[in-house]
Amino acid sequence: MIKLSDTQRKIVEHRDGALLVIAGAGSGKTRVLTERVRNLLENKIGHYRVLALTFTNKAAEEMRERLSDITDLENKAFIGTMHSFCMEVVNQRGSAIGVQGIPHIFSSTGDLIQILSDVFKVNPSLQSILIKKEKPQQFLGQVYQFISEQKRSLRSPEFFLEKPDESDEVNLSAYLYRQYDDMLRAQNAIDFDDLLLLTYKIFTERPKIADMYRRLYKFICIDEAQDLNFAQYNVLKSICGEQFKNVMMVGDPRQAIYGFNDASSEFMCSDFVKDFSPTQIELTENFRSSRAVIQVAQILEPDFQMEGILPIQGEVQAFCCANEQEEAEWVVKYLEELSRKGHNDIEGKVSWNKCAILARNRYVAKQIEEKLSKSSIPYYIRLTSAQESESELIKCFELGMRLLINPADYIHFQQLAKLLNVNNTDITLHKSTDDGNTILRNLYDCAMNSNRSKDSWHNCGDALLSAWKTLTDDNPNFLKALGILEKCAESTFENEIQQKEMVVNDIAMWKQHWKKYVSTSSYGSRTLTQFRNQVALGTTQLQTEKDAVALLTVHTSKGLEFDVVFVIGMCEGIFPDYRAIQKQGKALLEEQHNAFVAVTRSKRLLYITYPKFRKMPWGDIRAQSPSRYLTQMGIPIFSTK
Ligand SMILES: Nc1ncnc2c1ncn2[C@@H]1O[C@H](COP(=O)(O)OP(=O)(O)OP(=O)(O)O)[C@@H](O)[C@H]1O
Repeated sequence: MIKLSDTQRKIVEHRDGALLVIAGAGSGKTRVLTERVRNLLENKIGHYRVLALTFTNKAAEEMRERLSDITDLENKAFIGTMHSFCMEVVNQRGSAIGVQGIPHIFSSTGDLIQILSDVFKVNPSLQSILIKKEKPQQFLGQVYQFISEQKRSLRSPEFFLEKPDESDEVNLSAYLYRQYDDMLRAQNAIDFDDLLLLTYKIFTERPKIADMYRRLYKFICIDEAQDLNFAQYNVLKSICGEQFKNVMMVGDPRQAIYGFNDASSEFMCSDFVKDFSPTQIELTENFRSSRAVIQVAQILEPDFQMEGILPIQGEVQAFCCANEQEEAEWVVKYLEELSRKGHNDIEGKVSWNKCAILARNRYVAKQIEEKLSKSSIPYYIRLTSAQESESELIKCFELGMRLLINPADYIHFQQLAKLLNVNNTDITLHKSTDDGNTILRNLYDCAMNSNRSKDSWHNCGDALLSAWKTLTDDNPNFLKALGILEKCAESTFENEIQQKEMVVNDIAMWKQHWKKYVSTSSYGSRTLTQFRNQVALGTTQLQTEKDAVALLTVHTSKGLEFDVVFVIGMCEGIFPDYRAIQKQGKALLEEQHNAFVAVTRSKRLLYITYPKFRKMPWGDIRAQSPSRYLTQMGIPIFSTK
């Protein structure tokens, strides 16, 4: 039986009615949430499922793992992100609001802006508007932002007028929203914002469906509720209707760091309280961090008052290095030393998986990534949630895979044609009535007539065709396809080591995606479409590695904990980010939350570093001053020289 404090037990044993748990970092939120789901599944009689919504796939995976001893867990609970849940609803009930079949997720912003650009291309009067713009690409980006904002505010295109008014920017954007959506649907596609918008429409326009879901899921539990945004909160409300109150929210307003995504802790702290009148419980013990870590965390967030604190002292130190290279070198050396010598505050060996390096954003992590790759330290990177193929061969394979399952996908058809050097006139040969294999065969023939045929791509083209042939939507022999490409890369790029390495790495990544998909889906139910959508949702991504140091951004570190944490690049302009410094107000407050999240990932030792001089993106070398958070925390700063 897992250990629980009295307050934690009260939460776990809570039955009917809404419940709000406000809890500090390391107070056991994840633990109570998981144990409550277990308690509901094991002790409450009746036929129902529990809907457990997590903020990340990693958190969902962790919860599933902790509950894996419950027989038939998959059929008793849905554990996943809000987006994954919405995908399931749209797949199962989308037809009620006119969504045909299983839609394909277009997740890259680049692809979506390309859709917008195509809207202009097919409409001559619109094209003249775009030509007049001084910076057309920037304009497209702005329109895309507008569309995304409308969707996140749950406003469908039907809200807007049908005719464009060139003189009125808002009206024009609204018109473009309709066109963009039509073009997306014509390609059987949806974007991420649609997942929430369509689910909301299903539940509000078809109340009987919402009612069915309420009967199916008797309890809803939501993790990291401080990061809910308007659309997510309203989707939740739309499932619940007027009567359903069995909703539990768990969160920490001090860890709200998704303001850029319209998230606000007000939905949890204020709207939820008003709409659901929940029982409120606070968790005020800290089971994670050493005294030294708690002390600096409390300086960053003075109202982070913890009753129980661990008896371990731990340490927090700051270091100033000459520049980013030396900063990276210093971190690598320090890690090696800790691993060799161990530390009194850490039981047993300081193994690599007990350590993490955190950066405010992915660019700051570049130097350290390079140094780690040259060291003997095993590491894994989680800097963004998306993973993309690097090699042209696997990029082509991936695009072809999209066409096989969705021949109407013109965006990725164009991208594949470009990669294969197929000229523009041949691109017009695309017919959405053709099946995927015919489209790919035609493209291949055109590519063979172009420059591609002269180089090593002749070989690759044949391999791609055979690989695609092994993939039918309902019986995809994915590993066989990758095997064909692996063989092709070995012979084709025998003397091009870098090319070969890129292909090998990409294949390893795709094998990993497939393995994960296979482990979470049942034999006979697997389809290529479902696989592709799961990849887009991030559920097939490798989350952690057994014995390796984690290199993370603050956002991807959320919910995780490590004995040893290094926070690098702690200077003004990076942490806090210069844009937040310019904006002040909410943006700056969120940076403080980011700093709080970063330091509270540490269980024992926390090392904060920054470079005295830094190369700016435009090439200048600039002197740096320590982050205001370092100064605020009052940690003495040592020089590494
Ligand atoms: N009652 C308890 N007794 C001992 N250890 C506990 C107890 N509750 C939680 N812990 C441990 O404390 C640590 C923090 O718990 P958990 O990750 O659930 O916190 P959290 O509130 O979700 O943190 P954060 O919001 O900062 O991610 C974990 O290592 C967990 O195993």
